[in-house]
Amino acid sequence: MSPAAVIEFAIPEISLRDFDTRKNQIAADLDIACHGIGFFYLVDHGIPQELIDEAFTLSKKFFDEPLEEKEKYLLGPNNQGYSAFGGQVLDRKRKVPDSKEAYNILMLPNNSAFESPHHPLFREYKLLIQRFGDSAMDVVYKIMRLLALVLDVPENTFVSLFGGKDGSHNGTFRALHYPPVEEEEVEDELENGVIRCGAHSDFGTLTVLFTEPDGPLGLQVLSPLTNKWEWIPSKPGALLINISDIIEFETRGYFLSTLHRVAPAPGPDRRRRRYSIAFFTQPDRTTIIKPIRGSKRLDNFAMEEAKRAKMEREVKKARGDSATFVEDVVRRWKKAGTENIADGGITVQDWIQSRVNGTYNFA
Ligand SMILES: O=C(O)CCC(=O)C(=O)O
Ligand SMILES: [Fe+2]
Repeated sequence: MSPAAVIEFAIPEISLRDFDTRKNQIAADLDIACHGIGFFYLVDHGIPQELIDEAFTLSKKFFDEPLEEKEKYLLGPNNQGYSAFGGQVLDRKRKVPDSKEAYNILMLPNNSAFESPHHPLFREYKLLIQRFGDSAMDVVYKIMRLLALVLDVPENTFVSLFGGKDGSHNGTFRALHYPPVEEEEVEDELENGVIRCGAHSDFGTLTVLFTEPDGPLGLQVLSPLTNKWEWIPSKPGALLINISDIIEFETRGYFLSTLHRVAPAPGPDRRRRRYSIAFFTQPDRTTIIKPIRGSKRLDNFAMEEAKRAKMEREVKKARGDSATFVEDVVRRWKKAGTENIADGGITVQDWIQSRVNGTYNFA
């Protein structure tokens, strides 16, 4: 039996209980989760369930609005507002439009205002969205401090990415709605690869995903352990957190920004509507992101990776394909239109914009 066949896929569960006294233990758990899969459930996170419920109520209210009302706030190159069905093509390989609708709101860290005009419902519930965003950021900052602890670099290494001058790319609140899949559509989805939300990795640093506790199946990750698309069910009381591209880049692939997608669920779940809320975290636009220096853990990893890559290259050469994992990561970054990659660094603005421009078909 090959080793892969005996690896069981499971998303690790991490608890923030007794945070101050269990920091090292939690960091060790995070190391396994973020180096191994890039996704984990977070429990004892401290975000009140009522707040999450209220955000879902607001999201459903918005998606129930007539299409012409929603379309008054269509998402443009600034990545804010309403993205209608088919408006986004996240799967760059297969170029199949997503059958979902979504609404993005960029948060300002000083809570003073939304950056763009928004639908009246979101304006009315601005305080709720801000409270929601603030509590998600609190969790994200805690995780980022622990990730720094794992790497043995200054505790504020990741958090300080958020302290720049511009102060406007702090978090994006994104409400998502996937309507039920029709029976004949399922056949079509399976045959033609139409998917609810195409395979992608997230652009920012960390993403917090909120799903309804009894919500239908939908999310899948391409597991680095089994190399298969694996379902990730909602877990009552747990948030789902994933490493995103900026942290993968900064750690030279040590923490994984794993591909994921939303697929039609098997069985009766496919007839159920799915709502989710993703909270993306992006540093200020002017922040330069570049690989972290001074971490023995990362240097060791890079060295091991280089050795492994060399071997892999030999094997691949024999098979007539020369790209290695590390080369793939670098190639992915370069291909995304990041001409301004200088001294191994790129601004958040250039990175995020290249990803946004690459995944939407703007009218
Ligand atoms: O709706 C979901 O469960 C996932 C959404 C997602 O991955 C995204 O918007 O980046
Ligand atoms: Fe995502």
